[in-house]
Amino acid sequence: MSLAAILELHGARAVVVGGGRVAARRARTLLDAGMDVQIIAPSVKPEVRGLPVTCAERGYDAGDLAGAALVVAATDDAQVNDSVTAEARSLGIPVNHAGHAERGTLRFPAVARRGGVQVAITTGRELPMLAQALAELITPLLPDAAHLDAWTQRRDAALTVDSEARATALAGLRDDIRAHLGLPGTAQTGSGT
Ligand SMILES: C[C@@]1(CC(=O)O)c2cc3[nH]c(cc4nc(cc5[nH]c(cc(n2)[C@H]1CCC(=O)O)[C@@](C)(CC(=O)O)[C@@H]5CCC(=O)O)C(CC(=O)O)=C4CCC(=O)O)c(CCC(=O)O)c3CC(=O)O
Ligand SMILES: NC(=O)C1=CN([C@@H]2O[C@H](COP(=O)(O)OP(=O)(O)OC[C@H]3O[C@@H](n4cnc5c(N)ncnc54)[C@H](O)[C@@H]3O)[C@@H](O)[C@H]2O)C=CC1
Repeated sequence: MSLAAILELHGARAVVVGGGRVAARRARTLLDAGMDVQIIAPSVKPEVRGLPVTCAERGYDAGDLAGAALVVAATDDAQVNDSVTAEARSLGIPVNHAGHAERGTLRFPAVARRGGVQVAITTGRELPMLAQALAELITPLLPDAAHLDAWTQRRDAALTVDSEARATALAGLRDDIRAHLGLPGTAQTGSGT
């Protein structure tokens, strides 16, 4: 099993080595997460040029990863991707290897998103079309922002009252959320009553 985790990296530096199609896709994902993205590649494709990134238009050199919080090795040269991955690993920086995900320490999932909820999907192998199809299937199941706001307000309110009233309010909220999603309530389960 891999560790499923969500990283908060707003404002942190990401280094993407490579300036092609895959580098552009990864750079967009990292920019969406609020990262400061640097591209290093001798030849930068048009899809990278339009992005708000800094570009060093040259080949990768050892030492380029200093200060990075995350690294992507996305060149079309497997040996360069291996060297970038080795340097990142030696520095303890999470790294995605575009050609052989298993050589790196970070995989990119497909993501279903709505109202701030994100469901990240990995197949545990290389089946991006399955991951994307599952994300498409899951997206309509996610609640909208209005429901999320209302539930958050109810939870915040419940946390301000005494423990007995809180337990009742939270149990009611739990069941309302479950009912909204088409799931059975929890009031009866496990209690035997
Ligand atoms: C291992 C992994 C990478 C990793 O995590 O390191 C990987 C590997 C490979 N992808 C390949 C091809 C394509 N991948 C996409 C798109 C996405 N690929 C993504 C994830 C992953 N892809 C990880 C596994 C996820 C899993 O299975 O759990 C998504 C979900 C997330 C993201 O990329 O951010 C993103 C959808 C974003 C969205 O939803 O918008 C498209 C474009 C498209 O389909 O439109 C193409 C075809 C065009 C092209 O070439 O670009 C190939 C080449 C062989 C093949 O075609 O299969 C390899 C294998 C290799 O490289 O050897
Ligand atoms: N994970 C994924 O979703 C996918 C991964 N791949 C893998 O990613 C690799 C890259 O694919 P594309 O972006 O389509 O390639 P591409 O040909 O569009 O771009 C390759 C980029 O690597 C750069 N580059 C080459 N040598 C370099 C060096 N020494 N230092 C820095 N940059 C260097 C080039 O200048 C170019 O910008 C493929 O070879 C394949 O292994 C391919 C398809 C999908």
